[in-house]
Amino acid sequence: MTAALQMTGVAADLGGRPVLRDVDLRLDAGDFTALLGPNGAGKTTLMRAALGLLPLRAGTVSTASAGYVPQRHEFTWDFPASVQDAVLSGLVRRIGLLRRPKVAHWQAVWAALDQVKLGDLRKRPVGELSGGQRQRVLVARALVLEPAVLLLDEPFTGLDMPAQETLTDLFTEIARERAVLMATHDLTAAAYTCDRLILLNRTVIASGPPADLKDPEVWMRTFDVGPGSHLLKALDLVGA
Ligand SMILES: Nc1ncnc2c1ncn2[C@@H]1O[C@H](COP(=O)(O)OP(=O)(O)OP(=O)(O)O)[C@@H](O)[C@H]1O
Repeated sequence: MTAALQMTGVAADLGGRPVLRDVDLRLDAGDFTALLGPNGAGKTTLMRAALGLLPLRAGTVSTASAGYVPQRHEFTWDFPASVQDAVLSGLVRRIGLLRRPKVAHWQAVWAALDQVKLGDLRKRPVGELSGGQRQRVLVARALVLEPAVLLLDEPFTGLDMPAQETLTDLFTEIARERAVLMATHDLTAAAYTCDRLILLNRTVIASGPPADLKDPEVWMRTFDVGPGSHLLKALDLVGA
């Protein structure tokens, strides 16, 4: 089976400083994978490299297509667009900036909105949506391209528990037919809900199903913490 995303020996720099080195990973359709690591570990950089937005110093990235949901603060919400216009903006490159969308483009937009369960709100101005609904608009905007892999950069930031749960169910559903990679700081939720975890700190320290990542040492190395860390207790990796 062709991987939805494969990175081999990837190294990338930012501002002349090395950020990623020797990154090897493979994502397949059917897997909901969490990308875990401390601030500055390179999670966003890895996603940008997967999207081809960053020159690689070494290695290769191969994907049929990737969709990206950026951290929410990177998106401007105070413009008077409707929900369906915001989703259509995900197709701009395919349609061409000055061309009019065709019926097939709108049908793809409505299908994506149905998938994130916002079909009823498609004419609503985006400024009137809740935080959780806005996040679902961004997911639809990425899904409209029918990507092989969906990349989610900290999708739960600033959202309440019910909104997080709705999104988690949605991501689980999307991962039935695509690969989903989610950068998150919520380690316990990731360990509970994701099929696989990738522990990243400039390189992949460990990866696999949560049940296979019980060695406290790999978590300590990833997060630069000692054996007394609350992190290990929260993950139930040290004896009580
Ligand atoms: N434009 C830039 N120029 C130089 N260094 C940068 C630039 N952008 C990010 N960095 C550095 O690259 C490293 C990786 O950043 P990145 O945003 O990928 O980490 P992250 O794992 O997503 O972090 P966080 O959890 O805080 O979002 C950090 O040390 C950061 O300071």
